[in-house]
This record gives sequence, C-alpha cells and structure tokens, in this order.
Amino acid sequence: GLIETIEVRTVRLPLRSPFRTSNGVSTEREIVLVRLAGGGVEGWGECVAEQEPTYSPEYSRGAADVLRSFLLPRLVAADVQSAADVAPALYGIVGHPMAKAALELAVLDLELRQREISLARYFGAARTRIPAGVSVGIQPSVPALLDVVSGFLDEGYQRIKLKIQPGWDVEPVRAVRQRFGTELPLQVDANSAYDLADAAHLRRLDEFGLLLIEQPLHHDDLFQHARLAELITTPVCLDESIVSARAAAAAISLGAARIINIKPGRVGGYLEARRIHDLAQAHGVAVWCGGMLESGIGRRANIALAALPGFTLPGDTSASNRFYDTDLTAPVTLESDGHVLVPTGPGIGAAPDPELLAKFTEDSWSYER
Ligand SMILES: CSCC[C@@H](NC(=O)CCC(=O)O)C(=O)O
Ligand SMILES: [Mg+2]
Repeated sequence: GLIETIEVRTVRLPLRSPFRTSNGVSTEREIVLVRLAGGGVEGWGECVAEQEPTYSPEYSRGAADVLRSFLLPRLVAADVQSAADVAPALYGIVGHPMAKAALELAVLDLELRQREISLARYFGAARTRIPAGVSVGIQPSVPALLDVVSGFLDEGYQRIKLKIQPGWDVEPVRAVRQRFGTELPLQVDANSAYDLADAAHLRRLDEFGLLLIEQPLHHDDLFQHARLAELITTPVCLDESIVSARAAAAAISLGAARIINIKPGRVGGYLEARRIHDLAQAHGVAVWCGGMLESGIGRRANIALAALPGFTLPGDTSASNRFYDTDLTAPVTLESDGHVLVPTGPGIGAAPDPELLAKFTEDSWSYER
C-alpha cells in the first residue's frame, strides 16, 4: 500500500519574542508532526494544536494521543491509497480536526511526492507568489507597538493585523492609523474577547477603515455575530467559529461572516479548506489564509492553498523568521515586495532537516506495518 512506516513526533521551538493575544502569552511552540514513508519517499503533516487548549479544544499532547490511539489504527485498517480516503477513514471519530488534518496532510504530501506533483498544482492554484500579511501581538505599550509595526512594514509586509482585547483596542488602532496613515491595509483580531453587549464600544473602531474585525465574539455564537454585523460597519470575519464547510455555510447564510479566515488545521484538513474556499467564492465571500505559528511544513502548505483565486486578502503567511530563529525546514522567506513564493517542488516542497528535527524533538513514537 501507500504507507509503509508511520511516526508521530513532538517538537518544541522557541519563539523569537513572546506572542500575546487575548488568550494569553506564548514563548514557545510545541508541534506534533506526522511522518509517513512509502515507495522510497516520505510525507509530512503538521498538527497546529497549541500546547494548551486556549484557542480551541485541542492541545498538542491530546492530539498526539488521539493520533496514536484512534486515528492511526483507523487509517491503517482502511489501507488508504490517497488523501481523499483519509477523511472517510477517520469519519467515525468525532472532532479533533487538527489531529485529523495533520494526518491528511502527511498522506497528501506522500501521495504527491510519489506522483511528483506540487501541492499548488494539485489544488489548481494559479499564482506563483502571494502577498504576505503579518500578525502583531498585544504589546506592553503603544510606543512599543508602533516600533514593532514599523519593523514589519520595513520588511515589506503587505498587511498588518493587530491582536486586540478590552483595554487594548481603540487606542492602539488610532495610534497605528495616525503614524502609518489611512491607506495601510489594517485589521484586528479579538480571539473572542468581546460580547454582543460591547457592540457600542466596537462601533468606535468603524472610523479607522479596518479591512475586518476577526472573531470578536464567542466561537460558538454565529447568531450574535450576525447581530453585531448589523451594528458595526467594519466587516466581521470569523476564524474560530468556522470549524467545517458546514459551519461556513451556516455563517454565510446567517450573515455572521462577510469574510472568512481559512485555517486548514481548524477545519480538519486542506481538502475541507478548499471546499470552504469554493463555497465562499460561490457566495462572493472573500477568504484569506490564517496562521497557527506553523513550522515550514504547514507554512508552505498554507502558501500553496492561499494561491487559489478566492484568497483575495493577504493572509498570516509570513516568513519563518516572524516567529523562529531556526525553522525545522529551509526557512520561508519574504521577497523584497512583501510576497512569499508558492512552493514548486513535489508535495509540500520541503521537509524537516534531520539534525534540526533531532535538536528540537521532545519525543517520538513509530509504528511499522
Ligand atoms: C491564538 S494565537 C494563534 C491563532 C491566531 N493566529 C495568528 O494571529 C497568526 C499567527 C501566525 O502568523 O501564524 C489567530 O487567531 O488568528
Ligand atoms: Mg484569529
């Protein structure tokens, strides 16, 4: 069959600087990786679950366990021959989209390396380069924020996203507008820090001409987001709420999202992510590719996905050095015009360096068929 050996590995990468959101602050990234080998090639998948379940219910240790205990046995039993077989093989397991997505990506990478097809070509992506946006965490002060934003603009980033929360929203946004002007593509992300009762306060952001406000309210509340969308002019964009194409259809039909942040891990895989892209495009809803501080594995896969035509807004597809001094793979770099290149090699187009993998590995588990 397609898969001869399986490995689940947990690595830990230090962040270059603390990354603060309304969920809290991170200083390192624990990443669960899946490595499949077969037919003389290897396929890699990256699980985007964080160390603690503060973004969504999944967390890295739990993802490694659900992979070993339930997902891999089903994958092996189904003897999958292509990425299209993975979701059906795992359908009996409820939830755990990020763990499932890691497995699907590893099968997809393996399959495409064997067929010598790039991920972008597989997706039917036309572009060879895409504009990169960058996500800016909550800073200790407004002057510190302006320095961080200035640095990213000097690097060439095409869009700035500011993390906000109650007490850190209107003032930092106003300061960035005053310092960098009204033409700067600028958006905010609340990670569900507000409530519908904050609508009047959130309306104060309308004067700043933001591209969007991302996930202002509770991840489970499409209805309140639809109500909020009637009370503010800044377009509402959803992230955490969009856990599947089904959820995207509900959000679009309810008017809860005028824009959607697509994260393949959050929705269960790159194939589901493409379905959401197609659905949104059919409804005239813009999408962009979100980020989960991925290593070069998930980072490159995201860039290939973001080359699809419906990704009309810059995503959080920044260079590896936005978060990491050393990436597990060859680093993704930012071109001088603030774009990143769509990978052209077979599959994801890069693999972890064995020495770096060993250096950052916390533990690894393997399974021979
Ligand atoms: C809670 S921090 C991780 C999720 C966050 N991601 C980012 O802000 C982008 C991070 C990146 O550039 O990878 C989001 O809610 O969009
Ligand atoms: Mg977000």
